[in-house]
Amino acid sequence: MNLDSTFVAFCQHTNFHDYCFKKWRNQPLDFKDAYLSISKDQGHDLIKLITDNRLKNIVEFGTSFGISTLFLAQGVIETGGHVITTELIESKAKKAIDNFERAGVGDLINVRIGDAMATLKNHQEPIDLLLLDGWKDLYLPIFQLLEPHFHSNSFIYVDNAEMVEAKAFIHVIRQNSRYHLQSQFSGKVVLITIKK
Ligand SMILES: C[S@@+](CC[C@H](N)C(=O)[O-])C[C@H]1O[C@@H](n2cnc3c(N)ncnc32)[C@H](O)[C@@H]1O
Repeated sequence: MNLDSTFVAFCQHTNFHDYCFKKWRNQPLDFKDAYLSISKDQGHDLIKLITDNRLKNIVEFGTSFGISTLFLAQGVIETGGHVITTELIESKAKKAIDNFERAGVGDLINVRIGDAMATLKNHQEPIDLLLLDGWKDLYLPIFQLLEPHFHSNSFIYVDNAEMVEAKAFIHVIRQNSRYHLQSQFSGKVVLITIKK
């Protein structure tokens, strides 16, 4: 029996389910060197979404090294907008900032280092596009935190929507008659819009 299966067995036989579940699952620091980025096709679709709908105010949860943010920036160059993005791991955020400067789009991107629940807590402006691409258990709390800033033409782009950790979030949003959900990229992405 390896350490992981011992730990799982321990969790199943104790009352510490919540603690165990969190501890057993992967944590952001386990991926401090991993890009985990959206695909090139997704990036091009995001640019098209931004330019076709003239989206200006973009918020991203989960910067990593900034691949998705660079696509978002390419979109807002055309619409005159800007991107706020947030990353928990400082070393990743710093590398992303470096990447943005080298790509010449640093002035279009505001990088907030820390837990998105804190860095986006005092968000003020309307959100035209929210990209959810951080840890899935925060999709719902972050959505709820930013929901007051959605408007009738807002888009919420949910990456990795097919992952088991995102299912509860998708289920909750699907129950809400205010929202329309469209599956893309064979279910990897769900695009949420506000029903008119
Ligand atoms: C899937 S990766 C993002 C990939 C990136 N959007 C791209 O396409 O290039 C998810 C990132 O979310 C970050 N993250 C996880 N929990 C976070 C939190 N609470 N606040 C901010 N960032 C978080 C992780 O450190 C990780 O770098």
